[in-house]
Amino acid sequence: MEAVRASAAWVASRSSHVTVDLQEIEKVVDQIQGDVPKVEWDYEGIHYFDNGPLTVQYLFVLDALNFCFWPDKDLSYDHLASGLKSALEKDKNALDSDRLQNYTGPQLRQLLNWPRPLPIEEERVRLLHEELKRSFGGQAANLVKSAGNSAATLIELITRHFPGFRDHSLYKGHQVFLYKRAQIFVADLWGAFKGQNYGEFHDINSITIFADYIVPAVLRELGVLKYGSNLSCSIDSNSEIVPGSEEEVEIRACSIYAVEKMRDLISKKFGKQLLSIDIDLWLWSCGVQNMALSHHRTLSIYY
Ligand SMILES: Nc1nc2c(c(CN[C@H]3C=C[C@H](O)[C@@H]3O)cn2[C@@H]2O[C@H](COP(=O)(O)O)[C@@H](O)[C@H]2O)c(=O)[nH]1
Repeated sequence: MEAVRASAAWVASRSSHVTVDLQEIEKVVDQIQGDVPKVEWDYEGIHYFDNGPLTVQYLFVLDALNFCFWPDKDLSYDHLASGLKSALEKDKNALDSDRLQNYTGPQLRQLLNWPRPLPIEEERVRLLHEELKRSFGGQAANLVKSAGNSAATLIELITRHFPGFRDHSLYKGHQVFLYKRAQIFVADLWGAFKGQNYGEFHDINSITIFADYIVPAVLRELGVLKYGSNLSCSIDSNSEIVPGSEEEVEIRACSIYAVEKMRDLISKKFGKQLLSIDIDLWLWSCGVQNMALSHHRTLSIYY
């Protein structure tokens, strides 16, 4: 994903609220001796998996809705992943495209077994209604097959056909591509199918980390990201950060840039070629275990 990598670097070189500390990156790299602890996909045991096209459909719906859990302090990604899993276990047709086209907010809540309105619920419903049916015969597996085992092509196809996945922003007049949910869909396929079948991508090393609200908080805790005092105060006091603001774009883009720098350094110093996916999952899993971390709060359908 050259566009993501290049635009993240562009933001990092002009950033004023967030700084990437290269010395701290070096310290982290030395501490881990150039290798990140391996975290297995679905280490939590919350995802649906049957080794076939229904898993692809599940992952597509999961990542169509994989954003903004924090406004409800009891809701988390786990509820979404396990809620969709049990819906499928009860009814194998629950995620068929003709059903997806018609879900209402209350029906989605019921599907996820969630007792009250979901954050940005109308948007979640609208995204479920997006045009899978028209474009790929209703099957996410067809979308994946059309990509010919290329992660970059799959991301291009998703962002071309599904507007909700076009995670980008304007920063100082430039278009910045972040593509969190599109990239995480590829990573989920790769992780679930262990690089085989629907998860086989010859260019899996081209994807970057997934700029959400957890990974930046971990990078900040590690000292790799430094925030200016106004931004630090806003985050530590749980104030909302405006979507599309310089602060928000810098937090996300600098996170991507910092991990790409980490990869480069690991390659130079230790001769190891790590995937951003592996670094991401390690950082993310540390972040979700640390309840005390303050993260930035932005209302967004992108992450
Ligand atoms: N960077 C990154 N962000 C990720 C994930 C995942 C889950 N990936 C699955 C893949 C393998 C494992 O088995 C995981 O289960 C969710 N998120 C984001 O976190 C936030 C939710 O946080 P909280 O509100 O505390 O639940 C929200 O923005 C969500 O989009 C990831 O891997 N990387």
